[in-house]
Amino acid sequence: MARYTRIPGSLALITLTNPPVNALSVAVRQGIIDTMSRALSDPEVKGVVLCGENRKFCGGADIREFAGPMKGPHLVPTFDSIEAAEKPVVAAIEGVALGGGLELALACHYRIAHVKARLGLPEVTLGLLPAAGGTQRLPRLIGVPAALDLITTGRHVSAQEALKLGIVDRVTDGDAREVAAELARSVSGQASRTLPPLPVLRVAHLSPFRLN
Ligand SMILES: CCC/C=C/C(=O)SCCNC(=O)CCNC(=O)[C@H](O)C(C)(C)COP(=O)([O-])OP(=O)([O-])OC[C@H]1O[C@@H](n2cnc3c(N)ncnc32)[C@H](O)[C@@H]1OP(=O)([O-])[O-]
Repeated sequence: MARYTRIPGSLALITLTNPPVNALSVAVRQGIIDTMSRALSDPEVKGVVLCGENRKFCGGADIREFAGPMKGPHLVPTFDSIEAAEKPVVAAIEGVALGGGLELALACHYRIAHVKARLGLPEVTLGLLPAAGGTQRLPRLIGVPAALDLITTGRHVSAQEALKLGIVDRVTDGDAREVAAELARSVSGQASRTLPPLPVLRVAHLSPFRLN
């Protein structure tokens, strides 16, 4: 599920609630869609902060659901609806943002990480690809070589490394939700930030081509 709360500064706080790591179960995916729609349709709400309960942002797809066919909304349209939001959405990353959890954060317009947070795309260790936007959004954010490193090794990075790579906008040793709310307030009313296009790759003996 996802809990919806109004917080000062004309903001909505959306909290993923699926212990132990707020994985993206069918109820969480539906909860994100419902709460985002509520925030976007309320003219009093100028921005959104997205976080996970118990200071764990999100451990990714819910591996407890892997045994059966996927039900309910898929990850891709769920994340696309966040990216398309006309109000700024800021991810407050505490604990972990792994797999689909990082892909969720990448769909947000800004990312704040707690200094002890760990981020990564470990799908490869499960024989999967980060196919919920990770293979597209991460290279647009940090460039192809750095994104390929994270996607093909599945390694986790610290908040400081994520900052250096450009995955997150700011690192805090305080309450990431507070810092995210501050940022959301400061950019409310502005056009939502978009990711740069993928770089054009030039390969010897081939015409330039664009990845999309
Ligand atoms: C198109 C597809 C795109 C997306 C693909 C994906 O996201 S693929 C997924 C990508 N994500 C990953 O590969 C993340 C894999 N997980 C990890 O790396 C670690 O569990 C951790 C770093 C999240 C926490 O480490 P830690 O040493 O602090 O703790 P711990 O390890 O002891 O686990 C604690 C409890 O959490 C549970 N649980 C954990 N993850 C999930 C989950 N996704 N779901 C459900 N449950 C999960 C775990 O079973 C355990 O439950 P128990 O036994 O208490 O009932």
